Amino acid sequence: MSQQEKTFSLEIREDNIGVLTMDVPGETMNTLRAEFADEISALIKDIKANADLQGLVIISGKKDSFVAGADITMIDACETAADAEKLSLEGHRVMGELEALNIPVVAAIHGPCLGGGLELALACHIRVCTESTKTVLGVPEVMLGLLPGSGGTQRLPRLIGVAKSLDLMLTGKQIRGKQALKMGLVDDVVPETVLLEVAVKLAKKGKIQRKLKLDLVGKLLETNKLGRNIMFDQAKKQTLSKTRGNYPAPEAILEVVKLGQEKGFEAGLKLEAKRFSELAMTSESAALRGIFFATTAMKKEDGVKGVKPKKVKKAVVLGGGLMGGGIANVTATKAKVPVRIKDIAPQGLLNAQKYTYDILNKKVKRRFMSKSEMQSQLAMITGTTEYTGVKNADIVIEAVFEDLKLKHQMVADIEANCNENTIFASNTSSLPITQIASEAKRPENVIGLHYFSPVDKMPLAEVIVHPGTSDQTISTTVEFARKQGKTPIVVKDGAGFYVNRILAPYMNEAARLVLEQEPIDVVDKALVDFGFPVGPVTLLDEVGIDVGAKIGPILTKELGSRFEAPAVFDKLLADDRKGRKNEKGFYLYGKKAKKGKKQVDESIYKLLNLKPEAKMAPKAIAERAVLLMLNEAARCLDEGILRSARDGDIGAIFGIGFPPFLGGPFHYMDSIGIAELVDKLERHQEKYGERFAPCESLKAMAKEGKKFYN
Ligand SMILES: C[C@H](O)CC(=O)SCCNC(=O)CCNC(=O)[C@H](O)C(C)(C)COP(=O)(O)OP(=O)(O)OC[C@H]1O[C@@H](n2cnc3c(N)ncnc32)[C@H](O)[C@@H]1OP(=O)(O)O
Repeated sequence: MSQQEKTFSLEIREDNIGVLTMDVPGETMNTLRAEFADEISALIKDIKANADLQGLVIISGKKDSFVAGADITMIDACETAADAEKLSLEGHRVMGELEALNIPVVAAIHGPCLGGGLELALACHIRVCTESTKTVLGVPEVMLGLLPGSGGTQRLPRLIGVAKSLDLMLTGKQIRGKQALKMGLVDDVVPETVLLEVAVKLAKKGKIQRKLKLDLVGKLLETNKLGRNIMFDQAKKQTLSKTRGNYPAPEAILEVVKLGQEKGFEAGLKLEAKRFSELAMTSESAALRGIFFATTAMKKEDGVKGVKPKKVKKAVVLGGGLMGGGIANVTATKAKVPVRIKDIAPQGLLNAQKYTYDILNKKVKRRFMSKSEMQSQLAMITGTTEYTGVKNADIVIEAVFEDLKLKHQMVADIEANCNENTIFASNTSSLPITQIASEAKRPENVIGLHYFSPVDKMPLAEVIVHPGTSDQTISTTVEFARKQGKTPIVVKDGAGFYVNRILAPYMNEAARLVLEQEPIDVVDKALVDFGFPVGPVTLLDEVGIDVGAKIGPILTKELGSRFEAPAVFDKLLADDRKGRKNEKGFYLYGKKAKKGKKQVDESIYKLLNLKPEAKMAPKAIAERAVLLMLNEAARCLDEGILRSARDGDIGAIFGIGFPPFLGGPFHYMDSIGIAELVDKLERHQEKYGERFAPCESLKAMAKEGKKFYN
């Protein structure tokens, strides 16, 4: 291997501190690969042989990345559990050799330090990280359906305690330097400019004699077997209530951490490698890894191949409602682009600005953000009731009432008050973009940019293209959405676009099940057990029954009778049931609701003349609703609404929480088998009606034995 191809280089400084720099050639980020093991082992041998060496600092040669974990493609390439177990055991060996060094070893961390990267740092004797926002630490393996497989399940609890470790391992959350210091994960947090200097000083100071610091509850629960049993039982209960048994990794994490606490470090490591290898072979992990690969690929794609996006320097949001406030928020705080909100009423502007104030204020209170940082972000959001200060806007996003006439007026206003290049992006959730653009003087600048509520949390944005939208507009809008922290998917214009189009038949079917006397909470639970974050009836309450009632007829008119909603909306709206927003829907809200308990508003059964009784198996309930979603997703791909099955999977997972462990609707259809799926749809068609008729593309695929993914 030539000098340049090496990942690790060891420099011995004059003060006899060795600096081991990791820099994987040709990659933007450092990741750990099996082939590095021998290279590190050889270096460790050299280090041991050097009697003059006083200490060692491990640092990254990359600009803004320490180590982002084990290389996920390497885990993906494992064909058998034995392959994966070997990876884990090799990791154990190398980390063990590092930890056993007599001289103090310091990890100098700047940039992501995740998964195997953090496990490497844990095997060091001392950790120092930068205070930069680029530095994040965590063990996100659970998001890939895995567990920390390089000793993390054993070293982390011994350093910071079991409860805090379980929180990190079970959620996969990433924390910043100051939080890491507070929890004892690192020993110091410093500015980037002095990282190496401080690390060297720490190495000279010598190893730290550590004693696990626990608070009173920690002492009660973690230092004796009985307490630990209570803690693990509780954690298991909470985990199962979240995963519903659909995700094997969290349970395995609990098992391995517990065993390590009871039977010791070595026994813990042994089980860690075993469970890691088993998890790597599960369909759940394969699906979750697929999501990582898909989203990474999507980060790099231009909205239109070869068309470079223009830089957005100023944005305008029309409408200061909940959506407008959220869009302004991500524009200022994530994209770091100044944004001007235009509303007809000063109160609207205040509400929209308050949206961001409330979010930032929470961060300040938790000390995640300084007051001055908050002030400077708030200063980026200004307001106007006239069209002043909008002339040089690069993009205008409208979030006004769903009314075509009003939208036409907005297009005309922007064409009159902005410049000829200003993009007009509509956040409509139901009106076709072609119709919004129909009276535009510059239809090439008109596009859809559909966000999901709450905007600051939901990761998806649909970028909707009508036949006249220019490539430049598409490319710039896609990049802008990405800067706002969204994963954008480009979809062709059509009623409901993609996400609402697949959601509508699913929600309608849930409503039909309720009308067939299945209890509301039983229907919701069946779909939550299937893997959705909330049930469809709850979702309808959240979205608004009035909103649902509006979208239904538009979809039926444009796409056909299979979208017809059951005749229930008129009765609900006549009874002023809009859902959570007016605290009157399928469930109880406000004063009527018991704290912490979700309860069906039983009066709805009387209103709809129902005598609920659970008759169907939960699996059959879920199947009925989900089959319609799958069939519609296949249609969207066939009609070119979607550019790819991958976009359809990511759109459904990020937009409506389609169960990630199933990999998205297209992945799931492949795993069922297309022929089997068609068969299921036909059986449902016979029993429940034409809306279940499998679409032509699925039938053709079944005949030809095709799949969505190869
Ligand atoms: C045995 C161990 O316990 C098992 C493990 O460690 S499993 C791995 C655990 N680590 C993770 O899950 C982290 C995965 N990575 C990430 O979340 C994000 O990449 C990140 C937060 C580190 C950085 O995000 P961002 O700055 O947006 O950069 P992003 O575009 O995602 O990544 C940059 C490049 O690094 C690659 N990369 C990042 N982490 C990787 C990993 N763990 N494996 C393989 N490639 C990785 C990406 O594929 C991308 O490659 P490309 O430039 O060739 O397309």
